[in-house]
Amino acid sequence: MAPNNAHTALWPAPHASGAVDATVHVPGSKSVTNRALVLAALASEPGWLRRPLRSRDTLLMAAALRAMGVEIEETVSSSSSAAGGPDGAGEAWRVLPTGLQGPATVDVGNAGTVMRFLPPVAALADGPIRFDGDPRSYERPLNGVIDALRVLGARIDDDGRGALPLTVHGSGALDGGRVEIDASSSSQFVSALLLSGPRFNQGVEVRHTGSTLPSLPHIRMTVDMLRAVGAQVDTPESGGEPNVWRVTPGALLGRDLTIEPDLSNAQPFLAAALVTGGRVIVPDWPARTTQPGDQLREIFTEMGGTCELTEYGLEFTGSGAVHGIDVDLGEVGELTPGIAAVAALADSPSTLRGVAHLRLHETDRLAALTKEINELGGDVTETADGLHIRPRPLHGGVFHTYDDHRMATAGAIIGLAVKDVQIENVATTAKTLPDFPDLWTGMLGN
Ligand SMILES: O=C(O)C1=C[C@@H](OP(=O)(O)O)[C@@H](O)[C@H](O)C1
Ligand SMILES: C=C(OP(=O)(O)O)C(=O)O
Repeated sequence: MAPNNAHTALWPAPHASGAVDATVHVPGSKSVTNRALVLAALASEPGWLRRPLRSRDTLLMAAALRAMGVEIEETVSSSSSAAGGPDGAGEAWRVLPTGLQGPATVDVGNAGTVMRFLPPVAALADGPIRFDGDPRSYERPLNGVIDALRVLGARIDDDGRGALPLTVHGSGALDGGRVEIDASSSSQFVSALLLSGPRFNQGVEVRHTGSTLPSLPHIRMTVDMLRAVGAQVDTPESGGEPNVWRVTPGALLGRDLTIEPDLSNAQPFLAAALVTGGRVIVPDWPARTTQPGDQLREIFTEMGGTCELTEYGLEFTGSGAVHGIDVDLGEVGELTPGIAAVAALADSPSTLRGVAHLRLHETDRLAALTKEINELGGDVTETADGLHIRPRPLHGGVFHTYDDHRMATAGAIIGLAVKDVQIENVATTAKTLPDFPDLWTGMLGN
């Protein structure tokens, strides 16, 4: 496949000839890897990331931190506890934090974690840090981070739209303090300010003022990972005020962290078990996690499967029947494309609610899912905050992906049950799961 044809290239989505029965080693979590990189870069001593995800989003994060002076060494781990899966396990990144400095240029690609988590880090650097990215990154909301950083003492040049491109003129330190933000368009605004908060002179108090707040598990992930490196964080859940988070200033420890598998990227494989009435085992599924993908155990059980979590991992089994679901996905928005794909193959209608903010994700996911499923013969309508999906017999055709990794994996799920589905630009899965096509055909025994 010539690289300049990658966007228009069509990948024949494999059709399942029977029930799948496979063990799938799912690479590391994007959200955990990128938080771990940021926290390691802000720490006062070296740290380790073992089995990090290596995908476009995490390599962009690593490259951006390196551009600001952080050393990230590729190492082969000697720790037997980190050895295991066949996906490069045992390899690690050793992060050596240094004085952050500009001038530097950061390419955010279309990574929400990079475009939101790094401007606060840049405010702590000494020198100008320029941020740019894919065309879509100019459209994704960043105003919550930009406005808040200005209130906290940063100097930022942008074009006044509250979005990329922009330059943060770091002065080596930031006052910090109290700030109000409306994070209804992205939880990443809150996570971004909290992650760098311990390094602000006064720490940070973030008060969310909007009416809704998506992706709460991702904010819990931020808080958990901050606490694990020694930060003191007060949260609504620890007895604080609703919608207020406080981070006390202080040094961060270096951590030796083995990254969990990405449970949102496990979704298409579990969906394969569900829609084919088969069985998929995902090794190393954590017993306790803040990843939103853990909610798939409940959601896909309601849609017709059963699961068992053992010390080895998660075993998920389809019953042969796939049911519709009425569910609020506000906490787990990134699971919506995969759930919509399964819902289009179900024996009853579904209503997916609480995900209006998906219109500002990698693409407008509500519009994209509606159009692409309907073009295969489906009956999906957009609502103010989600989708109504009435299953109908589907036919083959091209499933467009709009540079959205989760559109590509959603199309692949449909292709298991519907012959002659072709996924346009399956290579877009490289954002978080470069191995997707191989893992998918491997799961099917091809
Ligand atoms: O903090 C994170 O790692 C993420 C938070 C969520 O963002 P939104 O709150 O913008 O949906 C999620 O959708 C994204 O995939 C990853
Ligand atoms: C919304 C997503 O990504 P991002 O981190 O770019 O917001 C996603 O991965 O589904």
